[in-house]
Amino acid sequence: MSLLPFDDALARILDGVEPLDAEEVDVADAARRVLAEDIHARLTQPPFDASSMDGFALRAADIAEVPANLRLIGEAAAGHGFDGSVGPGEAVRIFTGGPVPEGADTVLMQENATLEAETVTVNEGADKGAAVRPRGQDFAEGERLLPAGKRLNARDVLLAAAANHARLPVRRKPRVAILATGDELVPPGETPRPDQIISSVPTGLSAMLEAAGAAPKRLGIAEDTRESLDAHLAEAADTDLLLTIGGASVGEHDLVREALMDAGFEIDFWRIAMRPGKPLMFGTRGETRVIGLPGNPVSAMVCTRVFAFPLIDALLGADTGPERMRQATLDRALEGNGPRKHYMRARMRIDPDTGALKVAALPSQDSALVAALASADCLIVREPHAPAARPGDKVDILPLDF
Ligand SMILES: Nc1nc2c(c(=O)[nH]1)N[C@H]1C(S)=C(S)[C@@H](COP(=O)(O)OP(=O)(O)OC[C@H]3O[C@@H](n4cnc5c(N)ncnc54)[C@H](O)[C@@H]3O)O[C@H]1N2
Ligand code: MOO
Repeated sequence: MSLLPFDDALARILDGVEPLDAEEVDVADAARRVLAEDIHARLTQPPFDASSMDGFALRAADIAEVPANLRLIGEAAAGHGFDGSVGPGEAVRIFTGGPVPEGADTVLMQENATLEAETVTVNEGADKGAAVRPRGQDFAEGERLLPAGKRLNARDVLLAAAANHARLPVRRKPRVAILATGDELVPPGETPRPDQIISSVPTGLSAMLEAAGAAPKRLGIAEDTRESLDAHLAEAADTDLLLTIGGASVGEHDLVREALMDAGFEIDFWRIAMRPGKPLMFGTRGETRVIGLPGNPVSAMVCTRVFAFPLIDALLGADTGPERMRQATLDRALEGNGPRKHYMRARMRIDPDTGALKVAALPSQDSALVAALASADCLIVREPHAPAARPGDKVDILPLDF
């Protein structure tokens, strides 16, 4: 049986994917969303030469020699500018954020002067322009501040708000339906029969999909009958991506593929050269894509990370580029790899002596072990037929970001 290589599988999943429509959201709700258009500054910041200190606005030439006495002629505070102009021998009391008045070119911090009645006695000099933030120092009106495709973080929404954007154009969240399948499954919180287990995967997938910027919807658990599968699949009509869990392997209960085809999906591929994740399936129905995930929880989560995340990024028009792989030094030997690309659960550490990033695979790589997955913090990525590796050898790792 020939298995599709990993890169081919990913390329086929991403083939022809276009970004979804844009929608406008309040800037306060825009964090973690992906920008649909470039964002330009709607004003100049700061809009005026602004003081960065509490002190006195004055002309640097007047304090070239100290001590010097200046005449106080007014006050400028944040939100309350001084209307007049500062002439030779004059000073204006100024506060942090206040507009530097016309004629003044410098702010002297108040610790370096004394004020008595209307007389400011300057005891220490200041360079011309000191404590003045020039107009436009942060950004200028019309300047491009954030590029389309950027996944916005808290600093980005701060910047957009500062540039006077109350709403931002972002991509609609991809709708992702999650369907568990199997007579052995009951939802968390219920009492399983002796031959049943808890359906944990939809919970994990929902959390990771939400963090990836999608809108997950759980369709419940379908029993291993065509009737039940068909009924549940009917609820996946209006989705961008359907993730089925389990029933993808070769057992006689593995009806999912058949049900998907009868529901109008064209199956593109089934079974890939990857571990965990060999029985992965992919298909399309119009603009809806389906990824049939293997039922083992680790397989389902890892396949979602390496296939569904790039697809979601493409639907969001997010500029992510290739996986941000890192390199680490092996702490523990690895056997030669088989014919499938292997994503091994592993833990990283910083070597306290050298500062080097070290990594060790967990002892068991069974794709059913959820406690081991939770204790891992990265995946060692091994290409098919990679030779045995010794402690000290370098390997690629993918830090777990879900
Ligand atoms: N003869 C063969 N048997 C198997 C093969 C094979 O190539 N030949 N592949 C194995 C591999 S690899 C995997 S992975 C599994 C995948 O099988 P399925 O995708 O058909 O998944 P199921 O059999 O339905 O379930 C596997 C395992 O996962 C549990 N499961 C399923 N759904 C959930 C859920 N929502 N939450 C938690 N756990 C779930 C299920 O109870 C099974 O224990 O097939 C191997 N077999
Ligand atoms: O490939 Mo299965 O997904 O190893 O456990």
